[in-house]
Amino acid sequence: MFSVASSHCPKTQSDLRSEGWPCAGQPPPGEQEERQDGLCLHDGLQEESPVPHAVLPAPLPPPPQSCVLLSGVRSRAPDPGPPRPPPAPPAVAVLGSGDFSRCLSVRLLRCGFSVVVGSRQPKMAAHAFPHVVDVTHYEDAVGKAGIVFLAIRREHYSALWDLKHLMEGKVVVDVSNNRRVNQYPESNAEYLASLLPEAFVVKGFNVFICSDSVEARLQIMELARQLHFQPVDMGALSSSREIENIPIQLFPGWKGPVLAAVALSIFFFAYSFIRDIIHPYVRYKQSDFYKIPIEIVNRTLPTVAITLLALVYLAGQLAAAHQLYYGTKYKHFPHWLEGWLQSRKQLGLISFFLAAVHVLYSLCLPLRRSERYLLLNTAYQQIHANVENVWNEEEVWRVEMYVSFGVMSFGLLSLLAITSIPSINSSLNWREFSFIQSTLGYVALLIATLHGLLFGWKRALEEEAYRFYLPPSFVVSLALPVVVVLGKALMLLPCLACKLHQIRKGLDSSRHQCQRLEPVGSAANISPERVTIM
Ligand SMILES: NC(=O)C1=CN([C@@H]2O[C@H](COP(=O)(O)OP(=O)(O)OC[C@H]3O[C@@H](n4cnc5c(N)ncnc54)[C@H](OP(=O)(O)O)[C@@H]3O)[C@@H](O)[C@H]2O)C=CC1
Ligand SMILES: [Fe+3]
Repeated sequence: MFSVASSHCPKTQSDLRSEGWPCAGQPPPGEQEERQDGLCLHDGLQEESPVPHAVLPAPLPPPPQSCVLLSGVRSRAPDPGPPRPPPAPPAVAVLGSGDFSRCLSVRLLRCGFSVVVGSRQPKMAAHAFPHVVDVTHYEDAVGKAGIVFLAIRREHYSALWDLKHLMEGKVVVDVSNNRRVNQYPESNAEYLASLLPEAFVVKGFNVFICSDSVEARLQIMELARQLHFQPVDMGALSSSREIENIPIQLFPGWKGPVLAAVALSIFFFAYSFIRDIIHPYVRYKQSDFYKIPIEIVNRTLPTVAITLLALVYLAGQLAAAHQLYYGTKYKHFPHWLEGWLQSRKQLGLISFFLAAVHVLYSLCLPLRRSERYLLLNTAYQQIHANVENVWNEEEVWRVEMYVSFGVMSFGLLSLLAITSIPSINSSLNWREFSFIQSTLGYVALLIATLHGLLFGWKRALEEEAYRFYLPPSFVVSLALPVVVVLGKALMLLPCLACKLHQIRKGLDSSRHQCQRLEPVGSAANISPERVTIM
């Protein structure tokens, strides 16, 4: 279902394999493709922490011998012969002695590089670094290394003007982040490139990397890999603006799902308000406004939750229909569907959250004073009418089943939510993951739909339930889940299931000329593989 923002690149990669709520285990060969477009924003170096120790990288295993090659080509096993002394590790310069510089220096050291730090006051700065780090003046540091990291802020880049001649032919890495989206007219990296025209400027480092020099870009990507990051090639330096904006975006993947949840909440709240409060007031002058804080809210929560859950699986069904129609898995989905598929994790998590709040509200219902008065009034009327036993077998069974289905569907939703936590879903293999996220996800939707049907029971057929000609809210909220459940049943028909299986195995019966999806750095395209299991 819903895997939360990951601190590890491989995990965010797994977000893209999926079915119901994307993420998880390794797909079997020929079943799934790997795509990498994760945002590893919490990978230590990416964070702007004022506390240096908080971002110090964890101890790393010693690098393999081939690790120190920066050319991108790993060394072959050496010919057997007399042991030779290990080659001197390449020096990497880091200009600036702040938090980022300290984190990066330690990480470089642990991976076998020698580090030379440039500082305006090397003597004062030296005590903040391990003794093996050469802390010296900027000029000296640049002269000693082929790769220069800038661990200084953009506002101070003008100081590099004096080092322009020393930077000629060097690979200069700009790791700076901004404080606001599009803070400056040009990106920091492009500004740097204009200051140092003879240097090969590379933007980014631990995740997204771009540069106009392909060689410099590959070199820094290899270096990032050697530091145990998983870099993503973002192409030319013009992508630097996008890269600089990534860390300061506020939940970009959540915008659509949250808007959908808010819009649905407003709709269902207004719907219940009109039917359950305005209608009795207009018709019978009965004031039921006390129902707003709990009853109406608690009616809105499950309706939105089940609609969002249905939307999670509807996206997969539409994708499957697209594949069946074109007879291939290699045709791009329309943009709106791609966006929808990518939002399933968030839709699922919001659905789980709303369902959890619905459970809490439901548990609180008997605590209300209104409930107590209503119960006493009913008891009094019963006594008045001299009715001793009001036991209604059908009602008893309905409510028992209704509560039981509610608990079961919430239990399954919780399971889906838990398995979307990166550390847990990485412990599942592909089949386990798809069983939970797809099969159990559909079971959760089915049980939640039954829970809603049992809640409404015969009211959908009663004339007085149609207030202002509006059907009860459970009828409206269950329309989409019922369609999705029936859609799933349709997809399970052998003729459709077999065809879909073949398409997803790569047997292309395409009637249309299609463009094959290539795995590229941008997160814009999704592999159609993600909808392998319905
Ligand atoms: N990509 C990523 O993951 C991350 C990138 N960053 C980026 O790294 C850069 C450095 O960040 P951080 O280490 O937190 O910043 P700090 O403020 O801690 O350090 C900046 C360093 O710049 C040097 N400097 C050079 N000129 C000046 C000047 N005129 N005034 C003040 N300092 C100057 C100083 O070193 P000295 O006194 O020795 O010269 C200072 O220590 C920033 O651009 C930041 O955005 C930060 C965190 C994560
Ligand atoms: Fe309920």
